[in-house]
Amino acid sequence: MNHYSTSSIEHFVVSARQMAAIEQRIFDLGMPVAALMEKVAGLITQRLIDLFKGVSKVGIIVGPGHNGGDAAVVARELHLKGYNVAIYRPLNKGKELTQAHLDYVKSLGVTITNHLGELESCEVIVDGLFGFGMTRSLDGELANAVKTINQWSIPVVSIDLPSGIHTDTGEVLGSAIAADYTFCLGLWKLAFFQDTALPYLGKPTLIDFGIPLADVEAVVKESTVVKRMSANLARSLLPLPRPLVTHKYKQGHLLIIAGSYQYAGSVILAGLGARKSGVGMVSIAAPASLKPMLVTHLPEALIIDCPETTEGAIAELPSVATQWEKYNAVAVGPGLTLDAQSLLSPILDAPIPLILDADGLNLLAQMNPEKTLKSRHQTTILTPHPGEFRRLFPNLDATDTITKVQTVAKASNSCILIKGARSAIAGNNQETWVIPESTPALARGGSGDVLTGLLSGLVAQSHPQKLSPTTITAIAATWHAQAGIMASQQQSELGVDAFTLTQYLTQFVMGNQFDT
Ligand SMILES: NC(=O)C1=CN([C@@H]2O[C@H](COP(=O)(O)OP(=O)(O)OC[C@H]3O[C@@H](n4cnc5c(N)ncnc54)[C@H](O)[C@@H]3O)[C@@H](O)[C@H]2O)[C@@H](O)CC1
Ligand SMILES: [K+]
Repeated sequence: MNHYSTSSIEHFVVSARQMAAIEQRIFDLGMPVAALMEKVAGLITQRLIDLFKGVSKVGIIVGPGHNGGDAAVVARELHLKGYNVAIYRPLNKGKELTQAHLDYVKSLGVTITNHLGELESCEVIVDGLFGFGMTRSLDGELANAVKTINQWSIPVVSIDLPSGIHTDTGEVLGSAIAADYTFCLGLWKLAFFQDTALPYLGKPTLIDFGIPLADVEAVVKESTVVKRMSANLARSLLPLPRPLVTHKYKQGHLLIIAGSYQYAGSVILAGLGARKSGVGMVSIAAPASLKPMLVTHLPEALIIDCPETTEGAIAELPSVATQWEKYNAVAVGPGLTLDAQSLLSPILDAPIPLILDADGLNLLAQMNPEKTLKSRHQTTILTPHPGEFRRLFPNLDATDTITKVQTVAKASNSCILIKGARSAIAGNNQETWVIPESTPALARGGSGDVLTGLLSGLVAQSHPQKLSPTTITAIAATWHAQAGIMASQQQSELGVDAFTLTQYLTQFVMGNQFDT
């Protein structure tokens, strides 16, 4: 572990297998299964009551496993508190504890039906069909029931996960409940950070029911841990500490190699992102004709004029741009175009951290990426969006983002960030981070260039590195996403152009209204 603390329950993200092992450990140490279910269901009940004031009729879907058991206890508690409760139980079989709860709830006079229609008059539906024990696809009657519930306009709260969502990959197994709220139990599951699951999760919150950290750490070893870079955690690590006595070159010197006549603005946006990272010095190698414009927008940067191709791309790098000892990191890519073909090979030999984005990645895609990356002796960070990722690794046999980054990071000895609604990052040491929030407002030209600059500026500063490149990348991705969220809250989604985004970066570090 690094010097910062990720040792709190909310920073762990587990697979179904890990969750089951943690649960088993707790049971083996003596916690009765029924007692734990009682505790969890009590917390779920209270959260439901707080969330839905004024509601009187609640429909509860009870599945065969312990997810259904939780739901049956919630049904009992709501009934005892005076709510009008109806239980829909589509499958007759069930685990012993679930069956026991159902028998008791029935004895209290609660309706248990296998006719979904009886829930249509409810004001809220609680989905306890399946949790992390779901293994097979939904089909037939069950799939039809899920589709019907999704068509109703009744708010749905899913217990643990929306039923039908794969706990690890976030895939829809046949069909899935589209929840309005999901109460994730105990520890965050991987599915919450997979783009495919997002339309089904509604508003996800964690119900912390007091799993001891020691039980989590006993199961989730450092090599397999997936961590969640919350806004608070990122903010606690920013700005990167500066000694009282220092000078600009001690605060990191970043070289950005970017731009073309066609994509002139991308260099400015990367430069502005780097500016906000607090890096000591920025040098920019760009086509010579862009210099007057760059000086206007980034007066603090050193501009290295590069000879141009007839199309206005960088034709070659002047020697000052390859004197690597001058720099602490080099960022390559925004707006280069594929005309800058010969550029990448010499840069790949740079004995300093290299950050590749955009056309830097597209150029790499033409040169056997895995082998090329493996031969580098210094940190390499790739920041593709899913399209760039596919071009780089077209034959990868993995469906979900988290597995993709982990697989490629290992095979290429690099750090990979796949950008999306939920971004994931893995390093060659298998350190993995997920980013819990973002905004579709960031899906706009230039937003990636800002991230490249921001990330590269952080990497240049963190030399000699106290934080791993993977952690730094996670911090940058969260910082970028949170600035986008802040900008969209204050300016609407329409206001989050890339330039405006750069103006919110400092605000995120200073602000305290985002407590996630
Ligand atoms: N992890 C924990 O510490 C706790 C877990 N609890 C609850 O327990 C849940 C996990 O319980 P389970 O392991 O019983 O799993 P589930 O409740 O998710 O259900 C698994 C059951 O469904 C069956 N099944 C799976 N796919 C099916 C399909 N497509 N069609 C029909 N049947 C199918 C399985 O054979 C199994 O019997 C959690 O999601 C959570 O709600 C809580 O009760 C208490 C604490
Ligand atoms: K569920």
